[in-house]
Order: sequence, then C-alpha cells, then structure tokens
Amino acid sequence: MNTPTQPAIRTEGLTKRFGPTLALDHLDLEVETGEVFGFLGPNGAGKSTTIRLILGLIRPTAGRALIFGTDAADIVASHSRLAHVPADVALWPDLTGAVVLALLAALGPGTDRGYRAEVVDRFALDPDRRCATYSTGNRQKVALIAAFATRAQLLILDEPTTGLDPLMEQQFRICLREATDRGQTVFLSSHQLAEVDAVCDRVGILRAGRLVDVAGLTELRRLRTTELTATYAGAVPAGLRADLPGVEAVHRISASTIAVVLSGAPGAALQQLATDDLVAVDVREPSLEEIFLGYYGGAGS
Ligand SMILES: Nc1ncnc2c1ncn2[C@@H]1O[C@H](COP(=O)(O)OP(=O)(O)OP(=O)(O)O)[C@@H](O)[C@H]1O
Repeated sequence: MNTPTQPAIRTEGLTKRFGPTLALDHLDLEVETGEVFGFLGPNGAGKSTTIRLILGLIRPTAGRALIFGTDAADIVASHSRLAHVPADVALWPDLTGAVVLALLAALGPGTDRGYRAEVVDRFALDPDRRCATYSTGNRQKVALIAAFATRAQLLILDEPTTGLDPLMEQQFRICLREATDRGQTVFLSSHQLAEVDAVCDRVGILRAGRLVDVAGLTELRRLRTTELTATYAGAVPAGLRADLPGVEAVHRISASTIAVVLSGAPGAALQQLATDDLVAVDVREPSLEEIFLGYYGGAGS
C-alpha cells in the first residue's frame, strides 16, 4: 500500500537504448507526493521514453522506475494508482465521446462521475459526437477529462495542452489546481514554458537523455543569470565595471549606462555598485525561456 514516505515516482539509473541511440541515460529522479513536477527538454531529449518506461509500455535497458514504491513492470499494481494522458491521443473512431469516457472510467482506478460531467461542460466537449469527428484538441480533451475525473494518486500528462486553445488551457489549469488540492501528484511533460511556469512546483530538465538539473522554479531563476542595468550620474567608468563579482558580460548601452549580466546571486555585485555614483539601477530576473535557452543552447539535443 501507499505510505506517505514513498515518492510518487522514483527512477533509479533508468536507461533505455534503442539500437545505437541512447534515449535515456541513467535517470535518477524523485517526484514527491502532492507536487506538480514539470519535465522539460527539447525534441528528442527522452521525455516520452521516460514516460513510456514509467507506464511500463517499454522495458528499461537498465535501472528501474517505481510508482509509489511499486516497480513499473508490475503493470496492474502501478496502474491502479495512475492515470495517463498521452501526447497523441488516439480514440476509437466509431464510439462517441461519452462511450469512450465510460470505457476509460471502467479501466482506470475509479472515476468521480459528477466531477466528470462538470469537466465535460468546462471543456465544452460535445460527448455525443463520434470520436472520428473530433479534432486533435477534442481528442485531447476526452483524454484529459478521463484523467482528471479519476481519483488516481498520480496523473502523468504528456504534452497535455498542445492542441488546446488559450481558453481551454485556462480550464486545464483550473482542473490541475483542483487535482493538487485533492492531493493528487502531477507529472507534466511540456514544451510550453509559460504553462510550466504557471503550474509547476519543480522542474526536471532533460537534454540528450541526461538530466541536467532539477530545481524549484524560484531557485532555478536565482541560480541562473541576473541582468542589471546601471545608469551613472556622469560617464560610465573605464573598464565598464567588468570587475564586479559574478560578471559574465558587460555592454555599454549609452555614455552613462551599462548592462551587466551576472551569474549566481547578484548581492555581492550590487554591494560594490552601491559605492558608484548611480542615478538608476534596474535588476531583471531572467525569464524561464531564457533559462532554458541557456540550458539548451550550445551542443544541441
Ligand atoms: N522506438 C524507438 N526506436 C528508435 N529510437 C527511438 C524510439 N523511440 C524514441 N527513439 C529515440 O530516442 C530519443 C528520445 O526520444 P523521445 O521521443 O523520448 O524524446 P522526447 O523528449 O519525447 O521528444 P519530443 O519532445 O520531440 O516528443 C530520440 O533520439 C528518438 O529518436
């Protein structure tokens, strides 16, 4: 049974090789119960491979994945605790949305039918239509509704909002919040940084099959670079203050203004700047997008 000490997901040296391709390389990851964990990475980084391993759809080359302490290879036991939305939702074309929802409810770990009806309304899904007539976004809605209506302890969502319009994305966020309020854990793979920024507690960043970082969003921002613009009462000093602690780059913006990129915490540099004859200082945190470009830039995926 589930005990509070077991993480929702734990991977230990999880590795998958497809012939010559090392899709996932010794992934060690823990997703705590109750958190919304964002799983990010560029195309081909190994996100879907990780999810398929966690779901027991493919077998690891090495290592293992545990769902609340149960090996992912024990499909029946691990799937009694999770619900899943795949990146490409395929539905039975001749069944209506309503019939598919009933079918998925019968397969899953238990469904709250009242809540499901509410979510069908919120997502403005017409459940009486045949799935063959649904757009990509509508198929995604069916899978999302089915997952959100379960009381599964873990929701695994692979790129869940790619086909949704902004209004529906908003509904998605509401459902997600309600799920976490109920104590459900969410593992969310996404390319959409704004979404991750809005909903995730922590993120794991995957690149070329390797985990490059796991951090809380605030921590991630703080640990990366800070952009600082300093305007002097007179001309900027010779040397453009490239001697400040943590300086990565300095640019002259005008005769009296410099832009400084700092790595790490900006406190020490700010202290030194305090002795300069400044008329204005602007400190800007990098956006999530800039942070990820920093991670993804260079060697590619
Ligand atoms: N069945 C397979 N056979 C061979 N190679 C595969 C297979 N599945 C995935 N790969 C390779 O493994 C690597 C990781 O792919 P994966 O689909 O996990 O990436 P991803 O991060 O989900 O990418 P995307 O964001 O594009 O969905 C890629 O190089 C991919 O080509």
